Amino acid sequence: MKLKDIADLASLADPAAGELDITGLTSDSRKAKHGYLFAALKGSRADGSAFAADAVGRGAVAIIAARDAEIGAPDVPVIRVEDPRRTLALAAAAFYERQPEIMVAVTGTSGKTSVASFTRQIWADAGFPAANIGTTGVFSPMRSDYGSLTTPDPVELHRVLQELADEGVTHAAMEASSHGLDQRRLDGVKLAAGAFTNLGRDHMDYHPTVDDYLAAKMRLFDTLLPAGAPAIIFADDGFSQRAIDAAKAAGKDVLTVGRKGGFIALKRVEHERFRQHAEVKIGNDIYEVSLPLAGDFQVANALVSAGLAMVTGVPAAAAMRALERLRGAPGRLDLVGATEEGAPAYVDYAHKPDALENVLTSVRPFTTGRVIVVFGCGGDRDTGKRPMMGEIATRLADVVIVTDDNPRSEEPAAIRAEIMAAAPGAIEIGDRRQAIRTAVEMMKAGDTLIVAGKGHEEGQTVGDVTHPFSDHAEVAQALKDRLK
Ligand SMILES: CC(=O)N[C@H]1[C@@H](OP(=O)(O)OP(=O)(O)OC[C@H]2O[C@@H](n3ccc(=O)[nH]c3=O)[C@H](O)[C@@H]2O)O[C@H](CO)[C@@H](O)[C@@H]1O[C@H](C)C(=O)N[C@@H](C)C(=O)N[C@H](CCC(=O)O)C(=O)O
Ligand SMILES: Nc1ncnc2c1ncn2[C@@H]1O[C@H](COP(=O)(O)OP(=O)(O)OP(=O)(O)O)[C@@H](O)[C@H]1O
Ligand SMILES: N[C@H](CCC[C@H](N)C(=O)O)C(=O)O
Ligand SMILES: [Mg+2]
Repeated sequence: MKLKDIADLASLADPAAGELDITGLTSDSRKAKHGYLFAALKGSRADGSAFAADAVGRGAVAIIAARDAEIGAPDVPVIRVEDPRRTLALAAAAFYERQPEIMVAVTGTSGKTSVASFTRQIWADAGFPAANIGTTGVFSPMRSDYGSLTTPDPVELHRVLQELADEGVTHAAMEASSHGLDQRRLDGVKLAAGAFTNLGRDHMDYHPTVDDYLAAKMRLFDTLLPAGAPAIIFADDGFSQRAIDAAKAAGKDVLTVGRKGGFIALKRVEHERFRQHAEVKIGNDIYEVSLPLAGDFQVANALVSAGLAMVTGVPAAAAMRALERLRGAPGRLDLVGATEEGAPAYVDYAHKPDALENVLTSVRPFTTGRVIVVFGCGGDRDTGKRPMMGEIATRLADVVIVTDDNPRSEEPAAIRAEIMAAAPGAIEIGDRRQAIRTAVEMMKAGDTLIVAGKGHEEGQTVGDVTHPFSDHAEVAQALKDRLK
């Protein structure tokens, strides 16, 4: 593809550069190859400008850079732009031309993975070849790839979208993380609809204030979604009104779901152990839906997903029927098994205060004995959430075991100490495997165990090394060993 086909070359003096053949794009000089377009991005740790020469040395033939970036005098054309991240994303979208016909994105502090997965399942149920992309990877009729970032970098994202389109996927749901939105990773995705679940504390190490965090999320509505496109907004969150206002101000077709919802109104919910029965009103029709998932928050996620599916071609009745067959996303209030007396053990990805609060509150109604929770906090992430999660666990669970999550570069004992300081009476067991075993061994009839924080993750990162580790496998093994 020619350079002129993927970038605006207004800043270039020599129009002949437009004829350059571009064979790939990257913002990481180490990945540059012959014929590549390199984007020099200012990051959180490094300034990509410093690596322009490296990229050119490896074969890059043109560079995207900020107007004021100091990149020396490389012997290749330099496209100067206001917002290099956005320019890179738009170039990636032009380079990988094809995308599934109908793409939707969901943002919010919690529930993104669940909503993206549920939306895919509802579409699939209605007969559309569908995919979802996010924290747990890429799922489609032809693949189930384990993922790492919630919102992949734009080059990777557009490569995957083209592959999905070429596999015949027509509908795709993706997660829009605040990092992803802020770093323009989704700019260039042709979205048909967007959704908002909720806003709580997260990533306060990255976003200076809550307003800034909300503003990053609202880019989905004010910048990425085309005018008039549907914005499905969960109506019952503390930040719902601000999301509604932002989407309306941006000229979107705001459709609310939930108890206060206008598009899909939740009239009543009854909890059964692993199921919930909901009465839902859509237009003048009432639907009785038996949702095969535990947890109040899953009702919210199901309604947001149904909303997304309904504005992208699924009739209301079909969407409601599909909800009765939903499977939870991997590691989201994921029932691993039960003790011989029927006490359930769940793995859940709650790794932020609101999520932990929700999951512990959700299991209380069907727990006649004790709620036992095992959790820790990741290193190199927002430290402020540690005491908050200690306090929540102590308040809402009967037995609290504080263990390691992914310590990364931090001292594991120091992370635990910050949680323990706010969790009087908690048991501290650093070794996560041992912590899980201890919890499973203490389970009695009527108890519920929640192992929180790592969900679907398949490794534990200590220092720079990721060791194979799965909460699901550990809980399953410990349950099995109880029978010995
Ligand atoms: C803090 C953060 O979000 N960092 C992301 C960001 O990196 P960065 O721009 O800050 O990188 P940097 O290290 O400062 O380097 C600056 C530039 O120099 C380049 N470089 C660097 C070295 C070199 O030799 N050559 C070179 O060209 C880098 O490629 C980069 O372009 O852009 C990169 C490319 O898109 C991302 O891979 C990287 O994600 C890192 C790995 C990460 O851990 N991100 C997490 C925090 C994240 O994004 N999480 C969200 C939310 C999770 C949730 O759902 O809660 C997610 O969407 O997953
Ligand atoms: N709608 C919701 N409201 C509150 N908490 C939720 C909601 N949905 C999920 N959770 C909690 O958050 C955890 C993560 O859910 P999920 O993976 O769907 O969210 P996410 O937004 O994708 O999170 P992440 O940003 O970490 O990828 C769940 O395991 C559950 O504890
Ligand atoms: N996407 C999140 C995942 C956190 C998961 C938790 N297990 C942790 O390591 O803190 C992040 O990178 O901040
Ligand atoms: Mg996610």
